[in-house]
Amino acid sequence: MSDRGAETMVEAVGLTRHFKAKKPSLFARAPLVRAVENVSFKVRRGETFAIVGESGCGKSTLSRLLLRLIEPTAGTIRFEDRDITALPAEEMRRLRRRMQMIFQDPYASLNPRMSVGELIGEPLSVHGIANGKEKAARVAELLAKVGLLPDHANRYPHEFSGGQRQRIGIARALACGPSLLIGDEPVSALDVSIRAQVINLLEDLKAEFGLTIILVAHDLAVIRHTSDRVAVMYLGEIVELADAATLFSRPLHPYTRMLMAAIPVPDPRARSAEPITEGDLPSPTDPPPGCLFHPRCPHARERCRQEHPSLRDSASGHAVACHFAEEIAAGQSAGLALPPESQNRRRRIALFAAAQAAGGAAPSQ
Ligand SMILES: Nc1ncnc2c1ncn2[C@@H]1O[C@H](COP(=O)(O)OP(=O)(O)OP(=O)(O)O)[C@@H](O)[C@H]1O
Repeated sequence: MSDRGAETMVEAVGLTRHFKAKKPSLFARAPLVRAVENVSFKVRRGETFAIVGESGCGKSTLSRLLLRLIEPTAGTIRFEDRDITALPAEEMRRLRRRMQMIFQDPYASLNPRMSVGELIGEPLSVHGIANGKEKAARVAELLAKVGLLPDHANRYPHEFSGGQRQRIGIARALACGPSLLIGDEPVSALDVSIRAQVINLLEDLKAEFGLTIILVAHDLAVIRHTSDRVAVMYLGEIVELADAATLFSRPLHPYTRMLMAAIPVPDPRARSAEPITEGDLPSPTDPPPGCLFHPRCPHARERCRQEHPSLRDSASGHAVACHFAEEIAAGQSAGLALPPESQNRRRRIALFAAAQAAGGAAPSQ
C-alpha cells in the first residue's frame, strides 16, 4: 500500500514467527504455533502506529520481532533504512539505544533490588553515554520529564504506584535518546483513572523528542484517541490497516467491526451494527482453511471457506484482507465517528482522559 512518500522508520516485509508448542504426548510431534504469519507494513517517522487485536493474535510477538528481541522464522525488518534482520549481536546491541520498549507490567520489568536512579542510569552506563555526576544529572532530568521528583532516584520500585512505576519505565526507555518507542500494552495493567495520564505523557514526550511510537493494545478505546494509523491483527496476520480516522469511521473488515461493536459508547446510535460473533480465537496451531476469520464471520460464504484473502488496497491508504469487505460494509451502518485528524488530536485525548477519569467509556466525539 502507498505510504504517501513519508519517511519510513520501520518496515516489516513478510515477517513470520512460528513457535513449537508443547507436545501433546511424549512421542507426538510438537505442533507449530503460527504466532505471526507473513506480516508486511511500514511505520512512518513521527507517527503513532497502533497494533490491535484480541489476546493471542500475535501482537507481542510482532513487537518483539521488530526489536529483534526474538528472531523471525522468515521475513525482513528494516529500521531507519537499514536491514537489521541479520545484524550481528554487538551491532544490534548498539542499535537498541535507538529502539526501546515499554512493557505492560512495569513492576515485573523493573529490577526490585535497584533504586530508581540505578534503573534509569543503567542504560547510560551500559551504552557508555554518561557516568558519575553527569549520569546523576541526566537521571534527574529524565525524572522531571516523566513528572517525578529528583529525590525519587533514591527510592525503590515497590515504593511507587503503578502509574509512577510506568513513568519510571518510560524514563529508563528514554535514557539513551531513542527514536522509536514500542509500548506493549503500556497502560492496560494500570488503573483506568490513570491510563490517560500515561498516554498524555507519551504524547508530550513524542512531541518533545520527535519520537515514533508503536502502540500495541487490545483496547480500541485507547487506540482510537491516540494513534495516527492502525493495523488490526487476527491470528497472526494483519487483516486491516488504515488511518485511525478512516478505520473508525469506515471499518471494512468484519473482525474490525466486531472489535468496534465491543467498545462501550455512551450513545448506542453511534455503535457499529456489526453483531458480536460467537466463538473464540481458533488455535494458532490449527488455523482454519480459507479466511482465518470465516468460522466466526456472520458474512462468510463458500469462497471464504476455500480461499485465503490477502491484504489488498481497498482505497488509498486503506488495506483489508476480506473478499467481500466493501459489499459487507456498504450493507451495514457506519462505524464510530471520529473528529477528523485536523480537528486536534489533543482534544480527542483530553476527552478520552475525562471519560477514563469518570470511569466511563470514551465519548464518540
Ligand atoms: N515462546 C512461545 N512458545 C510457544 N508459543 C508462544 C510463545 N510466545 C507466544 N506464543 C504463542 O503465540 C501466539 C501469539 O502470542 P502473543 O503473545 O504474541 O499474542 P498477543 O496478541 O500479544 O497476546 P497477549 O495480549 O495475550 O499477550 C499465542 O498463541 C501464544 O500462545
